[in-house]
Amino acid sequence: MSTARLIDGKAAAATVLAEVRGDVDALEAEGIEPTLAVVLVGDDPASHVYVRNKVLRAGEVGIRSLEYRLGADVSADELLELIERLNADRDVHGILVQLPLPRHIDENAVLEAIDPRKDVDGFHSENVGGLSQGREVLTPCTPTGCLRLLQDSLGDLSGLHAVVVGRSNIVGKPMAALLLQANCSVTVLHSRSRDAAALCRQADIVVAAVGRPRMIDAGWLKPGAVVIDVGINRIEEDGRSRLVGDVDFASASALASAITPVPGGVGPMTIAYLMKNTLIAARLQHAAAPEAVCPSTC
Ligand SMILES: Nc1nc(=O)c2c([nH]1)NC[C@@H]1CN(c3ccc(C(=O)N[C@@H](CCC(=O)O)C(=O)O)cc3)C=[N+]21
Ligand SMILES: [Mg+2]
Repeated sequence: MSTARLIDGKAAAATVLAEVRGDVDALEAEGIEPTLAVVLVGDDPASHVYVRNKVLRAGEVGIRSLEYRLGADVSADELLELIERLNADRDVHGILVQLPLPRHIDENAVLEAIDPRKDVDGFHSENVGGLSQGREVLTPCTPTGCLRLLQDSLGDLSGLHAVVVGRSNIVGKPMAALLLQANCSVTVLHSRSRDAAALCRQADIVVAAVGRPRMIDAGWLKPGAVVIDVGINRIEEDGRSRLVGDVDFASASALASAITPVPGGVGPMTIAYLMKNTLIAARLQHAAAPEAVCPSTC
């Protein structure tokens, strides 16, 4: 029985981060210091770990990061005021509000308040719409990282059938849009899909983003499929806590031609693309200079 090639997300992330490092140096030579503001509300331990990793990674590639920690009981108005301040601050290029937010805060209202040009998560409706229209906009880090892993593995994706399992705004929907943009035939499966496994078995590419541990096994795969596992599920097993994906790795790797592990697959790429987006955002803000071309009458 054959075994799938492992897609090394850490190595791929290192490559992306090296590209970013070069871009940082180029911007600094122009007197611009790329800066990412990270906003963390409340005391969810997992969120603290993620934010710490983002700040560490930023430091490694020379991106300045600013951390804002707000208490779980902060009002929506206070959070929106902070975002307004960061929007207006010309020295801040990227704004990331770590999700999830406490229940009393309307997440969508907060994401919509971020200047779309500083929206390094790509969650603002203007960027969502732009992606859907095929415009060059900031795109969500996780699916953009997945697309890069796929292109590194397969080259041109044109004509391939990609199945995305999951339809979240953060991963599934933007993943489908990016794959369509890359000329795939795209199928999106979700909890109401009939015969999901049978549809998935037609896929050349499977992206699993459902949040259910080990849901996708060999029974969902065509031999030779390339499998990207976005899931990060912490489960108790044999008396200890471990991270597993949405894909049953042992089962799937017997049939797939290539597969991402968890951890060490998509996760590191998500952070690498956050850094890349911060650079894109910095370029966007310094390229435009609308006041130079637009008279006061416009
Ligand atoms: N506004 C916003 N944007 C986000 O992009 C965002 C967010 N909120 N909230 C939480 C999720 C989660 N997320 C991860 C990033 C990296 C890893 C990662 O590097 N994972 C490592 C393992 C980490 C571990 O050991 O726990 C890996 O897969 O190898 C995981 C998860 C970004 N998120
Ligand atoms: Mg993201």
